[in-house]
Amino acid sequence: LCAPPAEVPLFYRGTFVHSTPQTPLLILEDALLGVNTHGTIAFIGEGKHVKRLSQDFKFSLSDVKQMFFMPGMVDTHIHAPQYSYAGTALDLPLLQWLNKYTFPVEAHFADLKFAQQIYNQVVKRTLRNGTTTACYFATIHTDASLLLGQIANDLGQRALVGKVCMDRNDSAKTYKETSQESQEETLRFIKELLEKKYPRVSPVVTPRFALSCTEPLLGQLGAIAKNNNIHIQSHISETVDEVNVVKELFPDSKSYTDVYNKHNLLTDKTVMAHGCYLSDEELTLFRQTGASLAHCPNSNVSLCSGLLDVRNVLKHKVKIGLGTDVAGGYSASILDAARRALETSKVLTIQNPGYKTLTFEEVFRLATLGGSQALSLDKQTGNFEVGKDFDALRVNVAAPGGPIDLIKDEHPKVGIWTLIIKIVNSDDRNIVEVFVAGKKVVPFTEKTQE
Ligand SMILES: Nc1nc2[nH]cnc2c(=O)[nH]1
Ligand SMILES: [Zn+2]
Repeated sequence: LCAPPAEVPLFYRGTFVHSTPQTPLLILEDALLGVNTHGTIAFIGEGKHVKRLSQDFKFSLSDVKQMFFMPGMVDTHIHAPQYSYAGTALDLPLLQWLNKYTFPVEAHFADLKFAQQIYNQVVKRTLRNGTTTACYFATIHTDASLLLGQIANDLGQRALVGKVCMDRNDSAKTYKETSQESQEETLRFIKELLEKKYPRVSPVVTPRFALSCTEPLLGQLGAIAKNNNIHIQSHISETVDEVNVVKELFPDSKSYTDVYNKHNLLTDKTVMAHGCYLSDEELTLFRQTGASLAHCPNSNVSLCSGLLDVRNVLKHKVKIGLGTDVAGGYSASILDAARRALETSKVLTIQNPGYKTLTFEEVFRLATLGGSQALSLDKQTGNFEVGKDFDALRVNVAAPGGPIDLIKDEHPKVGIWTLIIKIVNSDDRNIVEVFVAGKKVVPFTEKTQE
């Protein structure tokens, strides 16, 4: 490790914790991290170099006994409009839940004032919860979806935003679009969002799921994504009932995965939520196309959908991150998703004692680097590699009024380890600062406050 370059304007000093493709959890004790004026990481080295620099530069030496920096977390799958009823209405299985609760609520987002209020709240809440990157489903309404993009940009969150497409909608009484509207409005959405030139907010082609889309629309959306080289998101194999309906609707397709693949919807910029019931053959197709999975364990249990075998997904070398899937999942926190991912893995171990349970370290990586890989944003974010944007959380394990007590007199090595693992018990009170591309976005400023 060499001395830090003199021209770097801003340094942070303290304990840094992150993941690499090789190592699920790396702890850098007393490290120094330099951020350049564009918000990218210019340097990471040893904290002691600080003394050797004559120039006066800013750094914050966090109290290593109770604080550390970690990468910002990535929510690979969240429905922004459903934040309006998160924590309620979890008494029905998926397909009935969509008809009874979800579609009527999403229909309200034709009202831009309502959309503005809810979208402000969801972006602020997820930022406070440490989500520096979010991959959002909006609704079928183009203007409200554009508003979500604007709000994410204004509040400083990195985001993928999708106008939802669903031209097969007999069960939705008040929430409908025609095939032509779906296609034309997707094109308008992409064009108008790209014209805004937001630095960290991009459009994502969003067929709701195979059940909601006709084959011609799926084909058109695949072509639109290809022509514009943009991201794709949808749902796959979330419940047994859903998989059975897909078999009926698409009798010529070999599998659910084949339905999407036939329409060019599986690319290395595709993220599919759930995948609880994918076969090994389907996972191989994910691997071959570069498509990824969003593991949403809170939702999978809350809607009694299923249990994803993450170990098997990793074995197939399919990219995977965590998603909250609000409001199927009742929590808008990736820390919650991490806890639930551990829990689901332990349930699988209870069912099959030979099962290799996910470790804390592996789940930490899913919440950060894994999510960035799943969204093909790992050149920009996900860990503290030089050249990436500084997307980071300053965590104070013993934050005043927080949910955790630090137990004194631990062995020093065990101490730093327990400190970090305590994040499993923490919440937004422990996330004292949030940075996206070097800019502090939490606590909110006066401008972002109201
Ligand atoms: N969990 C979940 N699954 C879906 N499948 C299609 N739409 C949805 C949705 O809004 N939530
Ligand atoms: Zn979802």
